[in-house]
Amino acid sequence: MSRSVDEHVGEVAAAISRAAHRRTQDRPVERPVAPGLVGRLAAPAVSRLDVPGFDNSQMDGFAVHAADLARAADAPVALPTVAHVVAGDAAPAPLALGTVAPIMTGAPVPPGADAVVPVERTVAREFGPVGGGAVVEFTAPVAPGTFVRARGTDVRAGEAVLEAGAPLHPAAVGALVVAGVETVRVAPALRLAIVATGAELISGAVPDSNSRVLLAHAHELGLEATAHVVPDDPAELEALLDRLAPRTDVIVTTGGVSAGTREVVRQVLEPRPGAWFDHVAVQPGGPQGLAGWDDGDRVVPVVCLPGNPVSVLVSFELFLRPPLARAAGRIDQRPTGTGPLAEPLTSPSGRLQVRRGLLRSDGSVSLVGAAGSHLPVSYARADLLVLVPEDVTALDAGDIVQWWRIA
Ligand SMILES: Nc1nc2c(c(=O)[nH]1)N[C@H]1C(S)=C(S)[C@@H](COP(=O)(O)OP(=O)(O)OC[C@H]3O[C@@H](n4cnc5c(N)ncnc54)[C@H](O)[C@@H]3O)O[C@H]1N2
Ligand code: MOO
Repeated sequence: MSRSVDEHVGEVAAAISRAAHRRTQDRPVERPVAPGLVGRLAAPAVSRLDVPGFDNSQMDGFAVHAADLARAADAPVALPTVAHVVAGDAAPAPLALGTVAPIMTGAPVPPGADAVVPVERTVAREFGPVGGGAVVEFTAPVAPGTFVRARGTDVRAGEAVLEAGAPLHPAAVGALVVAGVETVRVAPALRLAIVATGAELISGAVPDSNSRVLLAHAHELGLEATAHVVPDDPAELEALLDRLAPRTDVIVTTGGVSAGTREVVRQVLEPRPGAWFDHVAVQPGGPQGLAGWDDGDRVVPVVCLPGNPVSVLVSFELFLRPPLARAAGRIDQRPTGTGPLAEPLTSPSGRLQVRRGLLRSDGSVSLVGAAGSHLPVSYARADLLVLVPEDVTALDAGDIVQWWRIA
């Protein structure tokens, strides 16, 4: 039976989420904390350091004893400076009562000082000589703790920086570095196998762009992926699936799912238990399949995309990218928005039409290329997918459309 887009989104997501869950049971891998770290933590990452590592100043100003400024509300209080303290100073001398230390942002607060007064809140707004010896006038009291970034307020040594399951995005890498964590245990990445089908790919009559596109997407998400090509030969496809299944979590095929005489994916997979092949109410990307390949131990989901290059790109965005991104600990939803169409369009009734577009500086949306699924160059020139709902068959210039930002 044919499916709505939402139904197929749900079915593919469920299959991938089961595969992803199964993969998290596999042995974690130890990875150095470095740019390029991806996936999710398999175990809590424990901080080796207090963050911040020492009490330090939030402002360029003067480290003071708050008690010394208590009377500044009545009349200015003048206090002598000691040597400047700058970021990178290891251990500043304790601050004697009745003195203030010029201090720069990030520099360690001297022992004894309990507040910082920004330089612009003093009368002369000057630091004086580096070695000290100036006199600074303060005109207001200051509460203890003001503009002091206290040691360990972000995380303390021994506490978890991030819990198991946390996504390793750029901020996580920064947090691990600042907490002195050098290696982490990472849940193993989902392993994708991409299988492009078609005699025309083997002969070279048509370059195999689909598997390159899917491989590039997989790499961008930090997934492990391999790409394979088979001709329209059921025995060859079966042999490949047998080889791939034991070392793969999700298989994605392209081509061979429509109504012709040489639909190798459909021929091999449709008879399998639980397999579904039919139309989804979307254009492009209508003919789709979802099946499983039993390796004797577990059933590996096989997501079967149609062969047309734009159908693959759109199907990936609608059905595959969201659950794969979730499994990889990435943001699963593309940025979305709405804007007025710059030109009219028509759309098939009863199907979500996905067109390619460009967001213009005035917020309007122009179309790139025609609706056909054989125009991958137009797709690559676009930065939006433009979504025309199932029940809409025509739109005028100025009508509001929803878009997903893809580039
Ligand atoms: N009688 C019908 N014919 C078709 C229907 C239908 O409902 N009834 N649906 C059409 C739609 S829509 C699509 S989409 C395609 C899907 O066909 P297949 O999945 O079987 O794909 P193929 O026939 O193998 O290839 C289609 C097209 O794409 C090119 N291709 C295939 N693989 C690659 C690749 N790896 N890289 C680049 N290009 C590739 C292939 O050469 C064909 O031109 O069916 C319609 N027909
Ligand atoms: O549904 Mo097909 O993907 O338009 O060419």
